[in-house]
Amino acid sequence: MAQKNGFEQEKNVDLSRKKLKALPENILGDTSVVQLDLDRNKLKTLVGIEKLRNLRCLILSKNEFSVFPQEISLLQNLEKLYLNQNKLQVIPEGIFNQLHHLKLLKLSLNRLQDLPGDLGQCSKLQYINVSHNLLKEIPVSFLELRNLEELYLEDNKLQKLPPKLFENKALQKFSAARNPLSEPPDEICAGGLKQIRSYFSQISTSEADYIKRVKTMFLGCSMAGKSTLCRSLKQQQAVAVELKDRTIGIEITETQVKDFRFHFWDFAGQEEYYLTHHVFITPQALVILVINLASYQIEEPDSFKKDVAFWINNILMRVPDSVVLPVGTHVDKCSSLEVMMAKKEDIEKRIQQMMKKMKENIQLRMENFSEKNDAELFFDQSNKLNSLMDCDLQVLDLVLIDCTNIKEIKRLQNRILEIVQNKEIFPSIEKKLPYLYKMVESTITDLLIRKEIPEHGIVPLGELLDKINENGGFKKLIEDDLKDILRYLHRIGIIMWYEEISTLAKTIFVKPSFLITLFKLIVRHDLVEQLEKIPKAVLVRERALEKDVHKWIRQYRSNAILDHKAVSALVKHLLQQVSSDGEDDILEEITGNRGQKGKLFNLLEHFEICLAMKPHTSLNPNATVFHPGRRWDYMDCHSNGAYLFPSNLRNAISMGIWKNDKEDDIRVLVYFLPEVPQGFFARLIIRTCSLFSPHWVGFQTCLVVSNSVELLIKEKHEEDQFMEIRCRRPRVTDLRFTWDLILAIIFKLKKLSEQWPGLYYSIRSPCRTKNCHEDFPWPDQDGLSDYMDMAEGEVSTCSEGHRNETELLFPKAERCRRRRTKEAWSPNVYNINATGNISIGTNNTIDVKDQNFDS
Ligand SMILES: Nc1nc2c(ncn2[C@@H]2O[C@H](COP(=O)(O)OP(=O)(O)OP(=O)(O)O)[C@@H](O)[C@H]2O)c(=O)[nH]1
Repeated sequence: MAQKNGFEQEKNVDLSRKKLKALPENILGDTSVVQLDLDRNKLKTLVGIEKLRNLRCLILSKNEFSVFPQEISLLQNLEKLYLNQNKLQVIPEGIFNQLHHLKLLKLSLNRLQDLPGDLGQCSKLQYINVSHNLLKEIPVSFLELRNLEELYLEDNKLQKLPPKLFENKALQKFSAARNPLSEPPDEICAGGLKQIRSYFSQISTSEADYIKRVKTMFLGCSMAGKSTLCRSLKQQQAVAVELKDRTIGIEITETQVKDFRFHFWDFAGQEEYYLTHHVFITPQALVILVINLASYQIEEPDSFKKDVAFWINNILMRVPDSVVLPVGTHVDKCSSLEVMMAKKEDIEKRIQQMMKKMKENIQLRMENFSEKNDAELFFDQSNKLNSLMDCDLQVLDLVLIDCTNIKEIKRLQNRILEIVQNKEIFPSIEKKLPYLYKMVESTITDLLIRKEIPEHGIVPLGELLDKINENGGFKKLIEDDLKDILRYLHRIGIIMWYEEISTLAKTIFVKPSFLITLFKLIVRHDLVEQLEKIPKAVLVRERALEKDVHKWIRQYRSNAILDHKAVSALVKHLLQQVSSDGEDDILEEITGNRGQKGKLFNLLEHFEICLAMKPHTSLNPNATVFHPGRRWDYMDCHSNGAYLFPSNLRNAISMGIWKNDKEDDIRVLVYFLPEVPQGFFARLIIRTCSLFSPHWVGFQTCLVVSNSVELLIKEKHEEDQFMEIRCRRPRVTDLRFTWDLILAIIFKLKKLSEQWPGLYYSIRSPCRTKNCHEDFPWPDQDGLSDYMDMAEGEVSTCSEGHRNETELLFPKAERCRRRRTKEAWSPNVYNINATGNISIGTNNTIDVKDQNFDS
């Protein structure tokens, strides 16, 4: 045994990814081992581990433990224990009271419902991660851990957090996201430790208020009867909605039923609006899926797809554990009772089949992975699939309704009440709030009624604070407390405050409906009509002529581009209609001026609805070309630029530049399950085009060019939903650069997909090496590191203060595991910093400093 200065030399042993089912005998005899890495093996037991009595760090992540290995209690020098991503259900008493030196405990991604009481005796514990388990309560033992600095509890079943936990001053990092919390409400928890501590301090010193609010989202196809239901439920009478009164964008209303405050969000059913819907589909809401039963056709499979499956899939991808109540309207228009009942039965049956099929698809993919020789390389994908398997989207029984009949509206209302009162379905609808929250909310409402805040509701943060302090009649509020309350109100949709957008950090939209009205100005099905309706007087103020309007319309129709002046005129016209006071200054704020972009565009860009055609960073220094149709030079448009709305494009790009696909093109395919979310492609394109110059965008296609390397991105809606990134097989000298470009797009895609937690995707690149027909499986989610390992690169992490930098080295060889070719190229270094910026250090440096990357 190695001796150093008379002491045994300490050893770190790496036995990760060895498919081990038992501990190797040779290692057990070596007491010099202080760190043992057994990550990604097939261990179920740890027989003999106690022999490694000097072990300080034991990594057992991603193994197959379903019973806690009791031998661990004998490792009394243990400081770090990683048991994440196993199948543990229980940890018995009598383990942790032996581990007096334990500082780190990672138990995430197991099936634990509780933790043993003796964990409290690990007085040195600084870090605990029990995310993605089944905890219903915070284990009391946590309250004894006075040195605990980091605690992660995401994705459990917690309803309450104990105030005492936050009295511990040592605690610096805490997260309990995605728990059904009511005390403090999860919208407060999302504000972080500071807001939680302030919440408990306010609760302890003043009265608390119990509030039952339900965000109710009405989704479904156009003309299904969403607005009719919304208005009838609110007005308690059968309201007939006229055809000209179609919903544009989203309409928000409020109504009180018994002790519940319902916030109705009526989403427009026309396709033009789908792009923005997902932004507002939020967790912990009741989704009412409205289906027009009269037009629903049993024999037409497309009818179910369009009226039901599409919506369920989109809800599932965005908020996987939603509660959906399908409501069948127009029953009075069904030819007979039998037809109506047959349709109900058909819809319910198909929903069940659809959910079953989805699980089967997931299962199949999981089996495919487990059968692979190198299954452990796909751990992250399997994990993602596992979490999708666990997701519990609840689709309730279909309710039939004739919206013209008030009795039936009342019956629906009772059914909704029944659902929201059911603790099994909505475990924590009642939220406990400090009294101050209620006071501030009602003061803001009051200020609006008394017109102390302008009708459009856009108010600077400082001014709002002053007005609340002048009018609130309670003790002086400090800015930090107001910010906490505004964050909460924003999260529940009462006001809107995008503090993450630097130009909007000091602007509060206290009337979300006005903000949505602004959106509606531009994202709407009848935009051309609206442009035609702009009065002459507004055009004159905008220094535009009628012939300019024709030009705007032409440009919009052919290229989905809106000139800045057109937007400005539309906003002016709107403000004239809704607001009587001081519109000029607010107009400039909204639409900008020569030097500044304006808040409306900050928002549209933040939500990736449009792409500013005037480049403003080094990312896109010469973005002079845009198609479809012909060469487009943004400078021709207007000195204030113009905006491209890719989702409004109807023509594919002319294939003149790309010509035809070729047999030996490099192809990267991205498969989506259950489908490509609405708006995903358009947003990916907006992100991608910010990297490349020049670019051409068309319907479901985008061509980008860099250093003469052409890359075509296509969305394909075939049976297998996928996207394709295609480029010409490059010359050897261009290989490295070409893959850099592809990887940059993959990074964009990976980041974007995080906004759809119920979405699964896999990336494959069919191998082009002679005699090899194997698809190269790309990792997704966090699996990039696996990929890098497999492809001869390496992954290293380093910390520099609070910035965590990850270096990903791109592969040296062609992506084929069976026959690695020798046409090697040297690895490139990708730096991704904490804000999500990537820079690729090659001779052809791409400096990716895209603000949208992490949004
Ligand atoms: N006879 C009958 N008519 C209904 C019923 N429900 C809705 N309607 C009518 O159907 C038409 C469309 O209803 P809306 O409520 O505007 O539909 P929507 O789903 O909001 O449509 P979008 O605004 O396009 O998304 C209106 O004329 C309603 O009066 C119903 O149960 N029976």
